[in-house]
Amino acid sequence: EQVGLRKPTPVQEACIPPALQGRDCMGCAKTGSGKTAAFVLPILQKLSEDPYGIFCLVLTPTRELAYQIAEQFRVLGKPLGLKDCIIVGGMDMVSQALELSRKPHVVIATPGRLADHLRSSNTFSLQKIKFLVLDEADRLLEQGCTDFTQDLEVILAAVPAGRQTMLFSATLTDTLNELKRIAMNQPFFWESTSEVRTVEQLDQRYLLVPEKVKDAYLIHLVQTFQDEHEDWSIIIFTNTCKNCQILNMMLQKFNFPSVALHSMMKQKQRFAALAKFKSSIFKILIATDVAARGLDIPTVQVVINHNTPGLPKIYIHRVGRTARAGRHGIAITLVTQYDIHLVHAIEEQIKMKLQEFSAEEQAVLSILTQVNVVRRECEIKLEGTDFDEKKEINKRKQMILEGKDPDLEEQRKAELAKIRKKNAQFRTQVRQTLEDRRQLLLRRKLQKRARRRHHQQEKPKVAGEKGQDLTSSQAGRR
Ligand SMILES: Nc1ncnc2c1ncn2[C@@H]1O[C@H](COP(=O)(O)OP(=O)(O)OP(=O)(O)O)[C@@H](O)[C@H]1O
Repeated sequence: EQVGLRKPTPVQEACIPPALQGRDCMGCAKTGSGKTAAFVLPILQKLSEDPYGIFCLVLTPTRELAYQIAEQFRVLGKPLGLKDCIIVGGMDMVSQALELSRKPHVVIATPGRLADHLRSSNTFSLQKIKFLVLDEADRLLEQGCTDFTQDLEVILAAVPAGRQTMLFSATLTDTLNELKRIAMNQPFFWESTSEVRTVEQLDQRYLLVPEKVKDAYLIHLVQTFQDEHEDWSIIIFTNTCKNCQILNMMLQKFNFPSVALHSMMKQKQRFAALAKFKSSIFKILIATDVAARGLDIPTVQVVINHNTPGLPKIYIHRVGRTARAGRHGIAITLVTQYDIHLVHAIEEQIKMKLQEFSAEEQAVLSILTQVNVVRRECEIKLEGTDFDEKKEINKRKQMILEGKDPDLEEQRKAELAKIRKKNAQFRTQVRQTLEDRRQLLLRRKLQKRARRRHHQQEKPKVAGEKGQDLTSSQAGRR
């Protein structure tokens, strides 16, 4: 009541009772439907009955999400004097180790950093935890650009088999079999019954645009929202860190209050950017998929997909950053001629059609040259910084963390590329030879046929009408 939660949402109503009975729980509910409180509340209830540390471990794929979940634990666990600890990458490891050794009730972590602690220190133990939560569980199990599976193995080996496991996401179903292996204690599976996989209050649109005019459309859309709405805030999703950086520079050149969020930023910058956006100091957040899942910012009314997501699942999470907890929102996806099949795949998954968004083409064309010039300027400015170099360094750091030698890996990559090139050349040669042979055979066949025809024409005709008829009908059959 103090925090204004008066009626449980369907996922809370369905999952809290079995969780309190001690059963493992898998909850698949739409974005913004209160999945976090669905695991935080029963855990706090059980903790209040038998408080000790470390009682619960929550794993989540991004650092920002870890802080957000910790905040929910703090708010709802305040009356219990809850002690929590956040273990994520990009932050000081020594102070984290110290915090872990003080036995907090709840540890909220990203898998990579927690596994690092488990590998390198013996000042804490997860052997007595009662609850293990995997938030965005499908993301933790899939092998995306960040692969958590090895770290998860380390963590699962460190927690007791008798713990209670809770798995949540808006997109659980395609990883269900793997999840069942993690939640084995009379697992209770709940999925919202609605066929459409996105929330009703979300207006989902697409805008078919030529690739080269995409940025101009984006600027036009943002301008329109700024002109038409007093209190507005937008998340723009794009596909790469570099694009994210460039778009942010572009929007700032056009005097829009924007901040970027991507994995090539320092962790402190990431938190600062998010804090500025959350407090509405900056109205526009440009992000990569690092912000696609879980972030709960009630003021977001608009999501713009600058690129069409390659996977329907990513689309569901991205557009789920608006229209949360019963609010309304709009999502506009910029679709180029090359992405139409992706939209069809999305529509098939979410079980509804996106509606076309109409934009004023003339207004877009009038800013096109200016937008393209600004993009080029921003690209040149970024090339002048060490952005690409940093990316390379980050890649090398990651390899070292994975126990690989970056130089050796590069050598291997170069060799692999050479082999691939050779193979491709060989394949082209084989294809060419086969084609030549096919052509040759065809030519021979045609020549043979021509010769035969010629031969038949030369044949002395049988006297009389009958012979003539026979020859012409044979020719016709042939
Ligand atoms: N019972 C409730 N009544 C009203 N609001 C609620 C209730 N439970 C949670 N909320 C609010 O709903 C919002 C969304 O909740 P939450 O972030 O847990 O969604 P989610 O289902 O985890 O979404 P996602 O799939 O995007 O991670 C939060 O701001 C939360 O405070």
